[in-house]
Amino acid sequence: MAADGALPFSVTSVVEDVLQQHGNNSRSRNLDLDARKAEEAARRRYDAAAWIRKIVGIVGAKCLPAEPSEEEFRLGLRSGMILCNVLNKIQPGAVPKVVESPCDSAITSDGPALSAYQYFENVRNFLVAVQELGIPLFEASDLEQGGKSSRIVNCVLGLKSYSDWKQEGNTGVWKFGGNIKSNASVKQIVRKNSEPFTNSLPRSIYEKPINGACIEAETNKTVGNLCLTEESITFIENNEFSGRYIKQLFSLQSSSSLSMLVRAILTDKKPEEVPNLVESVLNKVVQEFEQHVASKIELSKATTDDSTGSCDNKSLMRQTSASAKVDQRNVTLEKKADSLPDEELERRYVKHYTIVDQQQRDIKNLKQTLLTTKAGMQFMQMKFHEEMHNIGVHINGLAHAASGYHRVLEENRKLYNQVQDLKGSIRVYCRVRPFLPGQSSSASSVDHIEDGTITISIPSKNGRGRKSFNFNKVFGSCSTQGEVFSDTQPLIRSVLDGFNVCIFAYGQTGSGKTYTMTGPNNLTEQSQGVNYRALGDLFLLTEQRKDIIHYDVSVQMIEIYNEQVRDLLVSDEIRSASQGLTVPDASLVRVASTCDVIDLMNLGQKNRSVGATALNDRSSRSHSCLTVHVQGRDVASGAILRGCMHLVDLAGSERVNKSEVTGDRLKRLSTLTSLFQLWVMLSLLLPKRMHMSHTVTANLHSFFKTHLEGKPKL
Ligand SMILES: Nc1ncnc2c1ncn2[C@@H]1O[C@H](COP(=O)(O)OP(=O)(O)OP(=O)(O)O)[C@@H](O)[C@H]1O
Repeated sequence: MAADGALPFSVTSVVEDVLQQHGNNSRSRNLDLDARKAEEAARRRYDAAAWIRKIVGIVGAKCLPAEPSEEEFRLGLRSGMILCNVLNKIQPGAVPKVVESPCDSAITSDGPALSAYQYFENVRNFLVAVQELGIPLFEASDLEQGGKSSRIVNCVLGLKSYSDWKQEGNTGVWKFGGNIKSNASVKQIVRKNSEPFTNSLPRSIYEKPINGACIEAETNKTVGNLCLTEESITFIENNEFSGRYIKQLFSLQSSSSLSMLVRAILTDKKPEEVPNLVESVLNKVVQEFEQHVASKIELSKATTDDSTGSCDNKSLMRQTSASAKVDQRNVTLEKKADSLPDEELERRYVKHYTIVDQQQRDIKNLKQTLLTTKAGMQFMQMKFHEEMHNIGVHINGLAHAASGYHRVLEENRKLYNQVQDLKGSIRVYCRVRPFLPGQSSSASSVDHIEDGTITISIPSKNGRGRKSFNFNKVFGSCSTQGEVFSDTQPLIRSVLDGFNVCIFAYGQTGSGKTYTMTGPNNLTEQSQGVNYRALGDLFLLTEQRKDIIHYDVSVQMIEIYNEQVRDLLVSDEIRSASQGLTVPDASLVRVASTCDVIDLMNLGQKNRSVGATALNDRSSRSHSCLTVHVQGRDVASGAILRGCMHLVDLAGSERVNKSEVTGDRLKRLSTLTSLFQLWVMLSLLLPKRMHMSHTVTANLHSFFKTHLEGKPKL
């Protein structure tokens, strides 16, 4: 027995030795006792099984036979399901969630072990709940290995007692043993009153209530009734008490076991079979032992009262039990308590209790923090979903607005071009060049200018005559480059909207065509001509629209000279080797800014054929054309827009005799520079086109044909 180890001598061996000396066969006695214990254990097991089947029904307890063997009992309860259901029947909600598992697999002894989840969920939950009720516990491992079913039985019977106690209408705190009434399930060991020896044995102190202890002795008047003592002992065995309580309870066990042992052995003995000597020895041993135990209990009582004050003994034992689970090292230390003085034990116990108490408070705080954190997380999740929902709504709104914006943009584009068309798809402006330095202003033939009308004084036989000409607008000699461009500017936007635009400069040599289209030699920001300003606007608009439409801009520059079309953006070698080219083959150079275009224009100007004339040392005898190709891709829809702008500087249209050009050059001038040619070109744009056989006209025709078809603006 465990208690023997805690005592300075082995009580059992003393008794057996005494009995052996008197010819008793201790072996047969032990066997008899073992059989009786086995019988008692089986009967308790049957009681436990019957009670379970009664509580959960035969179906609910189908895994548990009515009279199970120890193994059947263990396997039937192995899944923990029945135990949880039983507990929930007598204490609803004690185990909130019971993991269901197939019964058959649970009762197959050689079958696969239950899953860890089932094992720990059910059995652990059951044990936790049972511990709360103060019912004797067993180890979870008891269900996994044989030979430990007695603890499970005790637990079940403890539950039964608790159930009975509740059914009697009791409330408050249930104390194991303290509320139990003896019943038929507890076998009483009754000795014969006639036997002198047992009469003379001192009555066990544990058959009296122990004041302040959670285990109370049964006060049944039946002599030798060990019911409560045995349950108490079992309770002690099944719980992990430590230190002082372990010793105290082991002492109880030893003492009661000693009484039981002695009584059991001597029950059927006749007085003459027990010599006086043996009787006195046994009396002495029992007395000594009980005194020893009594002193231990007194000591522990005093310690308990001092250290815990109002603390309930039961809760103290529970806390001690909990502390043993929490800190195994402390248990080990307690086992060494024998060798320590009481003050030291007391100090250690208080310290241990304080630590456990602190740990319990910490755990409580942690649980609270966990709950708070969980609540915080749930709140944040909720807010997150709300925010996501709001963002989704906003994105939908934006998408809707964006599609509306594109519709409006398209509408605006159409309306804008309609306005441009209403202004006239072909517009003609007149600009009067100021007198050059050294020229007399009195020689001006301009009589007056009024809006779109210019009146010219014409010398005639009858004095000075007048003749008026109408234009879209007439710019006087004081007009600036900016004013001239302002009327052309709206057309630049049309190019980006996918329309073709052509800007011509037509006039006599030295009338200011190049000045208007490009600017003077010393170019400044103010003196920049239409070409530069148009390109500047073009790139400005592409930059402003880049989030909506992505534009690619490319440039071509050609010259029509001496019946040939030449590419001005290729090197001199290529130009000189070429005998002319068709316009689609002209170099198309991609540009990204106005500067790129200006560089190309400079190259083109350098390559352009220039011949000095009497009227203008920069006068050219060729037509030059700068073509800007624009391709836009709508970022949202992917739609492609294509437009182009021709900036044309025609050769001078002056009369040949004034230009002092003779011979070959005269011939060229007479064929190239006539108002008739311009009319021919413009006629290409008219519905009723004329077929011209002249070579130059044919070249111009082929050049502008592709670009001026559709809805051009000129
Ligand atoms: N509006 C103006 N203000 C001041 N000077 C001007 C203006 N227009 C032209 N000029 C000057 O007149 C001269 C001739 O102009 P420009 O070269 O532009 O004539 P053009 O018509 O292009 O001649 P060509 O037919 O030979 O090319 C230049 O010196 C130019 O600077």
